[in-house]
Amino acid sequence: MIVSKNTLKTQNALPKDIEKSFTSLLMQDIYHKVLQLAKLDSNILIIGEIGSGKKNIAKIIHQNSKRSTKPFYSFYCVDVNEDDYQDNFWGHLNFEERQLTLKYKALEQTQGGILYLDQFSELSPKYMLNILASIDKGINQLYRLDNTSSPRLILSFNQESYQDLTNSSIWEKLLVKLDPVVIMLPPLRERKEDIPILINNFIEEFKEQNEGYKNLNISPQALYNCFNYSWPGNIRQLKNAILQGAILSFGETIKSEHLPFTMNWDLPYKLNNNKI
Ligand SMILES: Nc1ncnc2c1ncn2[C@@H]1O[C@H](COP(=O)(O)OP(=O)(O)OP(=O)(O)O)[C@@H](O)[C@H]1O
Repeated sequence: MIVSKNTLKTQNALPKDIEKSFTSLLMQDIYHKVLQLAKLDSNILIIGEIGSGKKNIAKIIHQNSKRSTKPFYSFYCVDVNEDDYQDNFWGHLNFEERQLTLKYKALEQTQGGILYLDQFSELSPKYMLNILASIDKGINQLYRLDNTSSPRLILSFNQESYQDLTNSSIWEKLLVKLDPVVIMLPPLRERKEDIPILINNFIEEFKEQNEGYKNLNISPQALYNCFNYSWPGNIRQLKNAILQGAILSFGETIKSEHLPFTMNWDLPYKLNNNKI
């Protein structure tokens, strides 16, 4: 099953904390579906651009699942070499200071909770196949604990790598072995209605964290600039831009000049000014 705007139907009200994160119907609909999925125990693939909130969705699934009292363990799949893979994913017996110690594996640390394979699409095909083969053998056998420790898997995929992966033979294997539900997360530029509410939430968050930011706000022009920017780094980039604005405005009114200069490149007024 693929969750996207086309597969969604009208649902009941969302929990308040989620409702106040988004105004776009697109995201509200996706969250309705995500909350339903959380209650099932299927494996999940979350596909989206960098910084678009994949991990945030995975945590919401965890919080609303029957595994919520067990750990949410995240394994970062970028730049994983043989040693990282052995030590941090599977773990092994280790001889340290004359003692044989057990290095805990990602799987054991998950303890039957949710194992989030962060940016799984960046993992070397060799390790991807190794994980899939292990699932084939029966994931329980990977445990030193008992078979109630099987994790629910949530895999995140970067949009670009995902497109490459769909053309490879691994993709078929992955679908067959994991039988996952796929969540397609839209980039921020396709749900611009969410930008003002996200900015507002970030400002409130920074106000709470810093006593000196009691008066923090954003000017209409800066808000307009944010609304018109394409945000290739999505929510993370937006958050960082507002943080920079908060710092450069000394916790007062964030103006356009306080936002990262790179944003100016695709602002309409800048392009017009550059015309001769
Ligand atoms: N709904 C939201 N409201 C507020 N902040 C959010 C929301 N979703 C994500 N964020 C923030 O945006 C940043 C990026 O989110 P997250 O790590 O979930 O994205 P990602 O898609 O998993 O990133 P990556 O592609 O790097 O793995 C984090 O700082 C996170 O706290």
